[in-house]
Amino acid sequence: MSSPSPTIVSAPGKVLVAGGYLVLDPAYRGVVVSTSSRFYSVVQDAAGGAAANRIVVRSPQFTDAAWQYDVGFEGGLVSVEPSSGSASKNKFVHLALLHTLKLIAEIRESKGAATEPLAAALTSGIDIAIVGDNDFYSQREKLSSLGLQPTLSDLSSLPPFSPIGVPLASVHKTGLGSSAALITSLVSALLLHLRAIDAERFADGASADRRLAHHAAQFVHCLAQGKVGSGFDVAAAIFGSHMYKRFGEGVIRPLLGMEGAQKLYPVLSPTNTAWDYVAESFTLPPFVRLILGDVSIGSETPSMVKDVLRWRSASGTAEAANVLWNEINESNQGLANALQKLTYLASQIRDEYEATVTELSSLPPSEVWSPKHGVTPLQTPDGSRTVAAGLYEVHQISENIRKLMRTMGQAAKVDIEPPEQTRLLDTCMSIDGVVGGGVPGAGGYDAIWLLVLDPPAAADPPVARVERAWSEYERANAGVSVSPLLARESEEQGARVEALGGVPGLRDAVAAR
Ligand SMILES: Nc1ncnc2c1ncn2[C@@H]1O[C@H](COP(=O)(O)OP(=O)(O)OP(=O)(O)O)[C@@H](O)[C@H]1O
Ligand SMILES: C[C@@](O)(CCOP(=O)(O)O)CC(=O)O
Repeated sequence: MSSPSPTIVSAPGKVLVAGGYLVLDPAYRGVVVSTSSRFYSVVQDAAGGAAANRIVVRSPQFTDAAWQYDVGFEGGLVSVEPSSGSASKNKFVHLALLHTLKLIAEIRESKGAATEPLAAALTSGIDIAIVGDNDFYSQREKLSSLGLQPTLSDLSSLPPFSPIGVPLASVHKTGLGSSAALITSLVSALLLHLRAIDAERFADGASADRRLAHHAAQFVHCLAQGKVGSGFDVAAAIFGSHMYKRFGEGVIRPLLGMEGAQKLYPVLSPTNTAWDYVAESFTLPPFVRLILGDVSIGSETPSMVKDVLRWRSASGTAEAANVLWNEINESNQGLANALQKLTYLASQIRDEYEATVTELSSLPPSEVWSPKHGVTPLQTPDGSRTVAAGLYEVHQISENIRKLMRTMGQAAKVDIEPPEQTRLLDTCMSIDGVVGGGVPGAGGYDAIWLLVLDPPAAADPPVARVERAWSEYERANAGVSVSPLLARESEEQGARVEALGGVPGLRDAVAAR
């Protein structure tokens, strides 16, 4: 049996705030924040009259984005082939279907007579709709075509899951990790719908069911991308914000390039201890808000990772690279510790914490962050300003990480924090209430992240000041425009089961053809 009602799983996007490149090496950890922006996969049995073993996948936000697949079971092997009705290809969706169904077939078989075979569960066909929150795709053109501004309030006025009006291949993505969130939500929803895992157990972040979904999503994502990355994006999609240590590549090697007959479950099983990743729970402190800027300078360097890794392993530079990576790692861990300390302080001295955030949120950075101005709010003689000191630490460490990442960029000849981004980030750092920031993940020209103080009921909160600064930025910096995304840190953490009526706009988006 499959489930008669739709099975919906959402999975969040990600921002790697510290640990870009280093997180590719299991010796180092990355700090990854999951976003409120999510992907949703809605899986249901097809309406009466649909072809048996036919899976139809639709992405209603895009044009020409419907794919049909036929599932076969010849010789005991599951196959998934695009049917002749498909107008375009979608490798990510195709591989997710193929390997998740194979895995489900193995799990159902292992349960013996107690469970009907997968073929019986697919006789009425399956219908899948996939949608992503507006943040995953740049909304600049849409806003301007509607006479709206790239501001948080105008972005919020767009309907959820707005149609983009172009084919998927030509969309401008924002770097939130659409493919990882998509694969994670799709794989998890299929596993649940076809009863290979259980919804109640999946809800527990440490359960075997969630780990199985994680392993399957990591494997499919590696296959679809044609490479084994660190996997922090898939881990964020499944577990939410965390400190991530990658899994050793060896665990999925046996499955890459396989001919199809090899069993998946022994490798993807939640009890396979070769999955040696660590995802240690982490959240941003209260009243510290993550904001993301979609930067359009308009250049991309696809070879950044290759170039950095070449510099790191080349005989002439490896030693210096190692020293620098250890230094960066110390700062990355320091940033996570400082943020965690603030979370702890907020739980212990809530009123003082809130009062300090409120006070500092409207002081100019020169006064708050600079010790050269004598006794600052951070340096009262009785040492009582622990909250302020904690925020100061976050500021100092994130600025130091930027400096070290620039050093790495120069050494490896890669634009990790290019001068245009340095100017933009420095401008942001001069705004009252901005604590820290940087270029996410691999860096480059596409995005920035900031942590800003966000006290309750502020008349002119730092986020509004940042927005104003961004809206004026291009005038003084021709060719560099920056606009906000709606995303904050996800309160719901990782992947989760949703109800159709519980997500604004989802029912309509899924019904759209
Ligand atoms: N809404 C969607 N429906 C179906 N497939 C999608 C959708 N969005 C993305 N995809 C799939 O994900 C692929 C994009 O993956 P890619 O790895 O290039 O992006 P990404 O690096 O995750 O992007 P970003 O981090 O900028 O969001 C698309 O080619 C498509 O196969
Ligand atoms: C460079 C790297 O460490 C981070 C890439 O992150 P992003 O896709 O730029 O968010 C690569 C990886 O971790 O897989």
